Amino acid sequence: MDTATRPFRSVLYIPGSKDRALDKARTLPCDAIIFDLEDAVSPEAKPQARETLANALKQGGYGKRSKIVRINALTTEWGLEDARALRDAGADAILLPKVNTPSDVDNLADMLGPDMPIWVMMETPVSVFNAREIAAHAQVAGLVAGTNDLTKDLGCRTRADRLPLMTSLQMIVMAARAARGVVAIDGVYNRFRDGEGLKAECEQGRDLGFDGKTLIHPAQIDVTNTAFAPTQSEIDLAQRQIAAFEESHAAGQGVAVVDGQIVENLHIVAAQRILAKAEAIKDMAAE
Ligand SMILES: CC(C)(COP(=O)(O)OP(=O)(O)OC[C@H]1O[C@@H](n2cnc3c(N)ncnc32)[C@H](O)[C@@H]1OP(=O)(O)O)[C@@H](O)C(=O)NCCC(=O)NCCSC(=O)C[C@H](O)C(=O)O
Ligand SMILES: [Mg+2]
Repeated sequence: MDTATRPFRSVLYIPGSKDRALDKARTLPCDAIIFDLEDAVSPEAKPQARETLANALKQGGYGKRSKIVRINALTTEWGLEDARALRDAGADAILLPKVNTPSDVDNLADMLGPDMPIWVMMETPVSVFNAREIAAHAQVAGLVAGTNDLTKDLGCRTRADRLPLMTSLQMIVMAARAARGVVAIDGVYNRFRDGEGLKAECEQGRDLGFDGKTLIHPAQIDVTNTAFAPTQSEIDLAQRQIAAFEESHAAGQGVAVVDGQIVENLHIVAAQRILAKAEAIKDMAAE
């Protein structure tokens, strides 16, 4: 699941038990959906939610949005049955919560077979220490920061600047990038009616290198899509850098200068990535 070909700016959690929300998601402008059987569903509702979700996925209608199913941990009474019931329902990936080590991923991979991509909730201190090995697992295609569980387990304060979580967030992004091709998604912003606070947290996550942010409410989608998309001035600069570099190259030069700044081969790679992302977003919007 390469972010150059598939955007993951807005990744909306939807409780697998809520018919209305499952239906509404078919029209929401999010890039991906996490259909949740874990924390958003009460223990007594879990068996029914499993069935409701499998039916919704089989019915389809989610368009180009990536469909990711979060099952319960395999150490719970529900996890194994979730995996069995959902593995052939048409999801693009299965998301495993409360992972600590790569062997937790192995257990799920054994059960799903080699063709189903696995995403991992990074939400325990042990998982953060093992981030590199987890991301390097052959079947892992995405890491999702579980900032609520991390905050609980670290015993840290919730701060607007997320300073107590910074090491964990950076280790998650580094692990995804070291593994190459692994998507990195930031945690949720709990105050879902606070658009300004969400915008600031999206911009922080984007600046750290995340591909997108997990969301809990549809009202959070537009702000997030804007924050994680390249701006028009970034696109213009990327185009000018590529044109200037090609011109310099044709003249036998190894570098170019644009807006007073040097442009080398590595800047061209970054510029091409910006243009590919802009194209992928345009493609996502075209139904
Ligand atoms: C947070 C909510 C409980 C709020 O629900 P509600 O008060 O019903 O919201 P609204 O009345 O404003 O809803 C307006 C309409 O939007 C639909 N809706 C609401 N939420 C969603 C959603 N997530 N996806 C799709 N559609 C949604 C409502 O159905 C209304 O529709 P309509 O009636 O047609 O107008 C609620 O938003 C919610 O349950 N959110 C998801 C919570 C969740 O998934 N939590 C678990 C994931 S977060 C997590 O686990 C963190 C992680 O593990 C960690 O450790 O950090
Ligand atoms: Mg969690």
